Amino acid sequence: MADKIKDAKIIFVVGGPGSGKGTQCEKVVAKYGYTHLSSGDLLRAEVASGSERGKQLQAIMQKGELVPLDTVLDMIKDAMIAKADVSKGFLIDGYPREVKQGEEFEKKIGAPALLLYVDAKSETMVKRLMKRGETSGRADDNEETIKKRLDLYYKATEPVITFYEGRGIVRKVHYATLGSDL
Ligand SMILES: Nc1nc2c(ncn2[C@@H]2O[C@H](COP(=O)(O)OP(=O)(O)OP(=O)(O)O)[C@@H](O)[C@H]2O)c(=O)[nH]1
Ligand SMILES: Nc1ccn([C@H]2C[C@H](O)[C@@H](COP(=O)(O)OP(=O)(O)O)O2)c(=O)n1
Ligand SMILES: [Mg+2]
Repeated sequence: MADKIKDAKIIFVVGGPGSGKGTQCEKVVAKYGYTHLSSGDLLRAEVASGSERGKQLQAIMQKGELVPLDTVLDMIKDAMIAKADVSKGFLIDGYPREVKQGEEFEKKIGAPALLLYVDAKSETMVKRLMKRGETSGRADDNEETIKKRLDLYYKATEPVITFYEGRGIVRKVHYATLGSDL
């Protein structure tokens, strides 16, 4: 089964919480027709299913922590296999969150062709998430959890960008490039 995705084109999309990863992925999908897989969305779908595993995931995400590596990786892999026949390539949004996640992905699935780094200032991210929290219904869009997610991003996820910069595959997108208002 995994053979189906062995040669798939893979783009990692990395950035802080609320940096606009999902928003940028929608633009790439509209322009290039890639398949967008948000690891956070896959996890939230499991929570919404009401399964026992979903309940455990919910508790972890509400605290702003990372769920076990194998759980996310298996979900991404299954989602990729399900779309393999119709997909030109995959945008893996919100993954890897730590260097180890990237290494495991490469062992089990394959190497990324590109890492899209969505950059935003921490004040901007906090402001957007507080605003989004008014309507998103996300258990982690509250002041306390946002702070934890940001801390974890700087501690665990920024090193991922440095790691892939070493391979020369990082492309940065930020609000100035986008002509955005924030
Ligand atoms: N003003 C402005 N708002 C933006 C921009 N990009 C995203 N947003 C808003 O910021 C919020 C977060 O954007 P998302 O695309 O959900 O960000 P994300 O990185 O996927 O966030 P997580 O799902 O928390 O990982 C949303 O409410 C977006 O509408 C931008 O360029 N300018
Ligand atoms: N690879 C991943 C992706 C998401 N998670 C968990 C932890 C994250 O705070 C939540 C939500 O992820 P999502 O990418 O939607 O949101 P943020 O980037 O945190 O704003 O899911 C994880 O543990 N491991
Ligand atoms: Mg998102």
